Amino acid sequence: MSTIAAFYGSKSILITGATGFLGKVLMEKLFRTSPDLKIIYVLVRPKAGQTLQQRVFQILNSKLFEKVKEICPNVHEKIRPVSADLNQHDFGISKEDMDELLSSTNIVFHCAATVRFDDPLRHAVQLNVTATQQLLSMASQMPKLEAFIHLSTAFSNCNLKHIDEVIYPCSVEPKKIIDSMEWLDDAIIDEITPKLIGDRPNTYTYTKALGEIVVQQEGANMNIAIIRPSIVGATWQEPFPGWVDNLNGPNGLIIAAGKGFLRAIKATPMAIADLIPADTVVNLTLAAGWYTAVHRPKSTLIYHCTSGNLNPCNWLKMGLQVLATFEKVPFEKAFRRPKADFTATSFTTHYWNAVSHRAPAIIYDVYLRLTGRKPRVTKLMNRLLRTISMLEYFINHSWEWSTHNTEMLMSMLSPEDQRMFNFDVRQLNWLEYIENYVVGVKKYLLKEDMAGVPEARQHLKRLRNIHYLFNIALFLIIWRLLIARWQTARNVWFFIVSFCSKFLSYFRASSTLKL
Ligand SMILES: CCCCCCCCCCCCCCCCCCCCCCCC(=O)SCCNC(=O)CCNC(=O)[C@H](O)C(C)(C)COP(=O)(O)OP(=O)(O)OC[C@H]1O[C@@H](n2cnc3c(N)ncnc32)[C@H](O)[C@@H]1OP(=O)(O)O
Ligand SMILES: NC(=O)C1=CN([C@@H]2O[C@H](COP(=O)(O)OP(=O)(O)OC[C@H]3O[C@@H](n4cnc5c(N)ncnc54)[C@H](OP(=O)(O)O)[C@@H]3O)[C@@H](O)[C@H]2O)C=CC1
Repeated sequence: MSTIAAFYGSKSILITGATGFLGKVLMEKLFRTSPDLKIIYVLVRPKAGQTLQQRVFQILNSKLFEKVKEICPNVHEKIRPVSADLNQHDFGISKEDMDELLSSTNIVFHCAATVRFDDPLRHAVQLNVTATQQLLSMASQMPKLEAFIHLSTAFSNCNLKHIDEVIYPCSVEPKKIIDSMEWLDDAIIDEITPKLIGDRPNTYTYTKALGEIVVQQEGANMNIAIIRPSIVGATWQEPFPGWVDNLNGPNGLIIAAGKGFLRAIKATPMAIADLIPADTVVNLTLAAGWYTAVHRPKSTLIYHCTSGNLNPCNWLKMGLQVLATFEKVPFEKAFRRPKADFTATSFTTHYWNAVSHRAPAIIYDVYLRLTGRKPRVTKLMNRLLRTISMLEYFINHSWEWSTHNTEMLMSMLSPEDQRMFNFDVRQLNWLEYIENYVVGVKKYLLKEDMAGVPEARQHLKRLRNIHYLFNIALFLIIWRLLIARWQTARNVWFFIVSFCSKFLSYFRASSTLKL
């Protein structure tokens, strides 16, 4: 019997960010491995015209939860959506709900965050720092609380090269930042943002670092652990390989490359692609929750959930395998054939952006306009280039994360738990994982049927023929123009023609002699 599964069996669990990518995988695993758990409270806000109940219902009825519904048929009764907006004071939770949460909760998993890289500092601070502080204040009033697990990111200290499992100080105290957000106006905040984030690339990594300091300061008397995952990718094994549901991280770029929009990207091919599967993160998170509650370590432990130092894969290997999978399982209705390359300098990146990204988009939009349709590709391309500019930092740097706590935790698990809550990334076969990832993007994100693969291949063949025809036509036009305007081009042309005709006559003469 799994010790960890048994531990969660009798618990009341509170999850923030349960509607997010990691939150869903976390809930799924909890219900599947501990179907007799008491209840999971999820803090959810209504969104996109859906009530919180409808949102939770939709998640429980998704493919991700198919196994759960077999193992735990009454899953609907074990989940309690609580109306909460983390941007509001006390999260806007009603008095009755708050009383129930405070009196019943045993374990808190804090996954909610804004993960946008371009969020204004005020909003990122509100969600990633102030809301964390408020949640800790709530947790401090929970008499039955056994563990509080905070999801941070391995990139919270991406301004350093070597990162240990410790909390690093920031130049300005989080409390001062929180206070200043209350009285500074937006224009001033925008002005001081670059100074505050310093050598970090965005407000996300900066506010996640502040969030960790808040956890350390406010949670001193609680059993707390911090999980720092690197780039979270599709699931590796559970509940099935390749599950993914948003455009974050590599996902959007895989789509852009597979559909033929992304043709070149500035990257350091030998830099480590520190991806980590979502189910690995969830297994470590659950193991850390158990360890924190049962073993009560004296200080807050930080766990690096990364792959680079135990089983490294570089961007070149990853990129080549992504492209190889497109050959096997192409995406439907591609704009161009998938064929991408890494560029090394800003100059070559600008060149390829102009030639391979902007120019085809403009030409296609002209074609759309001429055929009476609305041009849309240039806008899409501009958005893609903006996204790439935001992600480039992470594919052109390498980090070393130490993983002593994570390895210690692994050694504390029984063989049964090591199997059931596997976070040993050394067992990951990258080529197989990346192939499943790309297929998962096709199936679960693009909602493309595998039955459409032969037609997708035909489409790519047509695109190849169009590409050849286009190149020949372009060559002939340019050459014709050169001959018309430039004497040297004419001389070269006559030289080639006379050389070819001499060669042909020689060939003809020698074949006649042989006869
Ligand atoms: C030699 C071989 C070469 C081979 C090359 C082959 C290339 C193959 C690919 C290789 C992959 C390389 C991958 C590198 C990836 C590196 C990633 C590094 C990530 C570091 C992670 C740090 C880890 C973390 O801790 S945080 C989690 C990660 N967070 C993010 O990723 C957020 C990043 N995103 C943003 O900040 C923003 O989205 C931004 C700024 C990039 C873009 O903002 P913008 O306002 O322009 O767009 P959006 O409004 O966000 O969305 C546009 C559009 O998409 C729709 N959309 C967005 N999200 C979703 C969703 N979840 N589901 C469905 N649709 C979504 C959105 O609605 C918009 O659509 P509209 O119709 O226009 O409304
Ligand atoms: N994905 C990744 O690559 C990585 C993620 N992480 C960390 O893991 C955690 C989970 O990330 P991930 O699942 O990918 O993120 P998602 O963006 O998928 O999910 C974010 C969650 O936070 C919730 N949320 C945001 N704002 C509010 C609000 N005002 N009130 C209530 N809920 C809110 C969202 O709810 P709603 O659905 O209503 O918007 C959603 O459930 C985060 O802390 C992130 O920093 C760390 C490293 C990498």
